[in-house]
Amino acid sequence: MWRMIRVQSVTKRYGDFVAVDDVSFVCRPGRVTGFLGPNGAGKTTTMRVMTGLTPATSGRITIGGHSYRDLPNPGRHVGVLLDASAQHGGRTGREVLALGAHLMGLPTSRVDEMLDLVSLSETESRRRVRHYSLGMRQRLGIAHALLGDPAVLILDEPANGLDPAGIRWMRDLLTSYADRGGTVLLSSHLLNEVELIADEMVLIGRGRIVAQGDKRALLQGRGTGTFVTAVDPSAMAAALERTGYVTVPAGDGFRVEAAPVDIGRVAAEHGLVLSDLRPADGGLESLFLELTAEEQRESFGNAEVAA
Ligand SMILES: Nc1ncnc2c1ncn2[C@@H]1O[C@H](COP(=O)(O)OP(=O)(O)OP(=O)(O)O)[C@@H](O)[C@H]1O
Repeated sequence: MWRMIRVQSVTKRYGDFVAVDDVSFVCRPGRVTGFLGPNGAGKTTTMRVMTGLTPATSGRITIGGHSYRDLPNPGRHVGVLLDASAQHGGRTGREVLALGAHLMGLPTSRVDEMLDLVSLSETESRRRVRHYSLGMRQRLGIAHALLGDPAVLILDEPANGLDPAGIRWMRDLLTSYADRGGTVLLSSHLLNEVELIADEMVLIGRGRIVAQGDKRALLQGRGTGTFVTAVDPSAMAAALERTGYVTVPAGDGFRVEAAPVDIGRVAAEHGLVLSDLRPADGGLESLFLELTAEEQRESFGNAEVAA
């Protein structure tokens, strides 16, 4: 399948540090695949390997059976948005697209079509990119990725900086692109964004894939137990542990296999104040919160020091 992205056992090491650890997944035509993971999980690194910007330590990524670097005129096959801020700030948006069109051998009429598609006005297109808002840069980056009418799109955090209307616009754009048979891979560190846009999900944490598959199947996943946060979450978790429950850190609280009433009882016995108590919903959300728990715990620590 010439539109398929196939990631095969990719590992990327920086010295002793393993940024991407034996990662495998595929992105299929007609589907939007969301690549989801907390900051530093290895999403950008994987996408850089995918687009030939960084060599893998081992493993291979092919797009339609070829390495990106072996594609002739790659922009005609694969649209890439890796870092929307990387555009030359001194050029206008129109110049950025005109240069891209020239390099890909496309007519300049394509520039206006793309500006139109991403809703950058005539005036905005003549402004220098350094004066663009982040959202405008993302729109320009998406226009640039789509210039060559590629069959495959690889977008790193494309929703970054877009307002809710912008996110909805992007979702419609990518959905219709996939409906026409395109392959889309987009990364995000925000579950809600990916949940809205993707058909398939690949979850990565600390360089390893922790879950992947059809979004609906994953969201129906394994959500059990109760999600708990408290004014003093560590004390609350400790009290439950002493009562014989097992707690698993999740977001700014933890998940526990216990009924809300039993958690309430333990809180009352220990004079602790609960601030949130609800069914641990989608398996994906709890999995994602568990993945990100460490960073959140660090922010607790800081808050305690500050107080
Ligand atoms: N050139 C490099 N040298 C050393 N370490 C690197 C290099 N590039 C990335 N890393 C490390 O690899 C890990 C993965 O980074 P990466 O940018 O792929 O994460 P990410 O999932 O895209 O995160 P974010 O959501 O923050 O963009 C991080 O710990 C990062 O510090």
